[in-house]
Parts: sequence; structure tokens; C-alpha cells
Amino acid sequence: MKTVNVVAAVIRCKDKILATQRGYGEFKGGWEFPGGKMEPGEQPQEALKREIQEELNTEIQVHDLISMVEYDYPTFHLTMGCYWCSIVHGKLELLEHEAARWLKADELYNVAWLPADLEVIKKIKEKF
Ligand SMILES: Nc1nc2c([nH]c(=O)n2[C@H]2C[C@H](O)[C@@H](COP(=O)(O)OP(=O)(O)OP(=O)(O)O)O2)c(=O)[nH]1
Repeated sequence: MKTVNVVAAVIRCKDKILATQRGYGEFKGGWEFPGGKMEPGEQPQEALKREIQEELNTEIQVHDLISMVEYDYPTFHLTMGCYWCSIVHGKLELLEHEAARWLKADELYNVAWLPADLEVIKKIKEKF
């Protein structure tokens, strides 16, 4: 099975984190952390900054790794590095997503996360 390498940003602002809803493709309508596939030769931090600039027109700072998720979807294996991030500059324009929500710790399960994200949500809940 092919492996897809993804980086995802858990953007935190005070007591909330950002969840975004996919606007296209196989998982359309599902909730996720913004981010995407790493390009060959890219470091995770630079891939993440690039993706968030492309998707949300926002500059972020990438902090610590929260979790490396390994998840088997029916047609591919996902390896996803999830990082704490904060906003440096920008207004989170939804250039590719359908919707976005800021969630407090007790609201984390109020959206329908992609299956691979549930493990990360558990870790975030412990640390947040
Ligand atoms: N960004 C992101 N992707 C996730 C999460 N959870 C999860 O299972 N995925 C999966 C869905 C996709 O199969 C893959 C990410 O691919 P993507 O389509 O966002 O990547 P990309 O922005 O480079 O998109 P593309 O140019 O290939 O369309 O990872 C998550 O929280 N964030």
C-alpha cells in the first residue's frame, strides 16, 4: 500500500483550537486540521507553513510535535505529523475549506473528524 506523508497544524489561540472542514475530494465535509502532503525534500515545518499560507493565507509559527499518526485507510497508509502552531499574521481566509470552527477543550468532539484524527484529538484533550 502506498504511504502518504502529511503535516497538520493544530493552531491554538488562547483556549481554543482551529478545526477546518474539507471542501473537496474524497473526504469532503469531514473535519480536519489544516495542512497537506509534504513535497519531496521539504522539512515538516516548512511544508506546514507553505500549506497554511496556501490554504488560509496566514503565516504561522510551528511549535512542538504533538503526535505522529499512523493510520490505514482502505487505499493508502497515512503518516501524519501534527504540530502545535500559532498565528503570526493573517486572517484565516478559507481559500480551500468549506468552514472553520474554533473549539474549546469540551467542544472537541462536536465536529465529525476524519477517522485518523481521533487519536490526535485524544492527545490534545490531555494536554489542553
Ligand atoms: N490536512 C489534513 N489531512 C488529513 C487529516 N486527517 C487525515 O486523515 N488527512 C488525510 C486526508 C488526505 O488523504 C491527506 C491530506 O491530503 P491533502 O489532500 O490535504 O493534501 P494536499 O493539500 O497536498 O492536497 P492535494 O494537492 O493532493 O489535493 O491526509 C488532517 O487532519 N489534516
